[in-house]
Amino acid sequence: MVARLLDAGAAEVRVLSRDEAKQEAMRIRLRDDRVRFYVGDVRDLDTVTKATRGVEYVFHAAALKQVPSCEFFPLEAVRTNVLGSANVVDACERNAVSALVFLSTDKAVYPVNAMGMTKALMEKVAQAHVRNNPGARTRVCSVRYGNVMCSRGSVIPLFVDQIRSGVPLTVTEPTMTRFLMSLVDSVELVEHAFEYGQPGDVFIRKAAACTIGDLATALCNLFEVPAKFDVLGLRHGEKMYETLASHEELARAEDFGDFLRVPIDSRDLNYSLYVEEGDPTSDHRSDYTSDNTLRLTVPEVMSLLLGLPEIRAHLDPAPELTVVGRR
Ligand SMILES: O=c1ccn([C@@H]2O[C@H](COP(=O)(O)OP(=O)(O)O[C@H]3O[C@H](CO)[C@@H](O)[C@H](O)[C@H]3O)[C@@H](O)[C@H]2O)c(=O)[nH]1
Repeated sequence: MVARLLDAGAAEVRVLSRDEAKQEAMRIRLRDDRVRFYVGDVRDLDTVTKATRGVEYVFHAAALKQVPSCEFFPLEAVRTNVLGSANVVDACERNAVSALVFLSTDKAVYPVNAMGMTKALMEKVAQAHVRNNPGARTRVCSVRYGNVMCSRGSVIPLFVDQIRSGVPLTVTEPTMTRFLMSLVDSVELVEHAFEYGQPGDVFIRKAAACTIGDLATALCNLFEVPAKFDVLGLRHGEKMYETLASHEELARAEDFGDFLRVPIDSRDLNYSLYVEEGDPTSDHRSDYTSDNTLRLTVPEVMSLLLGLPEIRAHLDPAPELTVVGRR
């Protein structure tokens, strides 16, 4: 995101995060004096207020995002994902930031784990701000992603490490499905939300999905090792499949081809006003899930993986981008 903003000619980009070592690594990697680093935490309103003074756009990605760890420390997830997000809204409003985009997740739809529940509440914080502040200075909307391939701490880098160490892959449940998105897709979704978002919108990028067994097999094929798995079973709080949009949301969503826009339910609390008209949005469709979206085959997952610089860097020599794989 930062690299994209710099390429687009941003006058200044500020990074607020907790880890000074990662900031130092980023400073060395980017070598661009338009980037200013603020050490702080979204849990502290004061640091967010200082970092957003004079800022035009804010992209809020700070989160506790690991499903199993949030199950063990749900209050920590509440502090960062919910209360921290409320601080970000408050700071932006105080500083008259013109647009704020919240980064959410498919796990926020019909949530069953603490991570998804706190991200769902984060979306509610954004929408309540819009509902309760008609003259708000900051336009707040959210974007919802599936799994971003190769993101830090996620399963693909873990499987790559296991392949390179010659140990079996720790597959939780081979038939489990997940939406797959590239980093570029996710950044584009944020840009789309900044450009077209109305207050309270949730933007969703449509995505294909695969089973975790096929993902593991595709990686083994690319690295030309036999596919050997240790099956762990579902981890704490995990779902067999994810939902990017509920059928209630789909009933009022606007389809932009690659994107869905789910507008805020703008009715007020006086429901009696709507009794005569009825609810025009109650049409029943199925949810949009990683089980009913386009299912990628093993060769298709291999092609997607080959498009990732992080994977190509490990393959020597890197093969052509179009591959014919083994199932
Ligand atoms: O050793 C492992 C670890 C994970 N998995 C499976 O791999 C899939 C992806 O796991 P992981 O990469 O840990 O991602 P998720 O738990 O699905 O969550 C990620 O993807 C979400 C979007 O769905 C983001 O919101 C989260 O922040 C991000 O951590 C899941 O089906 C896991 O069960 C394994 O098979 N073996």
